Amino acid sequence: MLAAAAAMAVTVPRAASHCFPANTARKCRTCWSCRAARVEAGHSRLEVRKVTYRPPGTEQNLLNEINLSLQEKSFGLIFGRSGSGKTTLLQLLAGLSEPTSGSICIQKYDDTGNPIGLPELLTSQRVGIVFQFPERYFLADTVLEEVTFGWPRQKADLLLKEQLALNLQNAFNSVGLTTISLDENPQALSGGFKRRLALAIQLVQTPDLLLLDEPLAGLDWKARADVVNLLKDLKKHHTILVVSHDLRELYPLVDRSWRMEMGGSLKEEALPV
Ligand SMILES: Nc1ncnc2c1ncn2[C@@H]1O[C@H](COP(=O)(O)OP(=O)(O)OP(=O)(O)O)[C@@H](O)[C@H]1O
Repeated sequence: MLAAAAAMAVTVPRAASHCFPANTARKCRTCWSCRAARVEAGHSRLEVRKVTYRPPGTEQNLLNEINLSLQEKSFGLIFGRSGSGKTTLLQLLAGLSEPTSGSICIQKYDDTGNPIGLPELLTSQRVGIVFQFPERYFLADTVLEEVTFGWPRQKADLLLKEQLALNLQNAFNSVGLTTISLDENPQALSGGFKRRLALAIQLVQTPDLLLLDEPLAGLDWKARADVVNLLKDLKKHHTILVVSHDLRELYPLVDRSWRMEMGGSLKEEALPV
């Protein structure tokens, strides 16, 4: 899990996933302007449909017929007891493991609420995930190296690199990291700024869905308030799904919430705060 988290934090989209296939909008998903142009009338939703998960070689389901629907540019929160399966669900959404049955997709709807076309499978390239304590997986000596760690090195990828550099500027702007030097050691940043950096690393890839596992864990009160304010800003432009025990602090941001029951079933429920 630690290795997967480190790898995930620096993954760049494969060239093949840079553009949509010919039968879709044929727009680049890496570039912020193309993504903005993709937003048409109506809206799209993340839809988890009857997802069950049983780890290979085991006898017991960790997740049972999970259903969840989250509109774009909204903030969803999953809460529940330790060991109920919240992180397992995030891992499925991030494409780190495959559901045993059911599907995870993005469905577009028109203004009257009717689905437009077929649902698109949510691939891992469309998801950014920030694991619990992301700063533990920082690998590089400078902020710049940390962000560009997984970027393509070949000349042929020059265009992609240029696009990523532009995205980097946008990502740093959106998480308020413009005041730090790119030469700074990531480990020397404050707790709140480390979390900002972890978010920026994911935002560079312009994900359709941002998953956060316990984003406030381990931070002091000032950094927690800082991250809550940042998430409030980010939800204006991003679809965010969070797993957390910090219900009171995140409550003002939450559009929809679900309780994960022990045994891996999910039900929509208002936050108990
Ligand atoms: N590959 C696996 N094989 C068997 N059991 C697993 C596997 N992965 C996770 N589990 C078990 O599944 C249960 C759910 O774990 P998970 O980490 O998803 O819970 P959680 O709700 O996120 O807990 P926490 O709030 O403590 O992070 C736990 O009992 C865990 O030990």
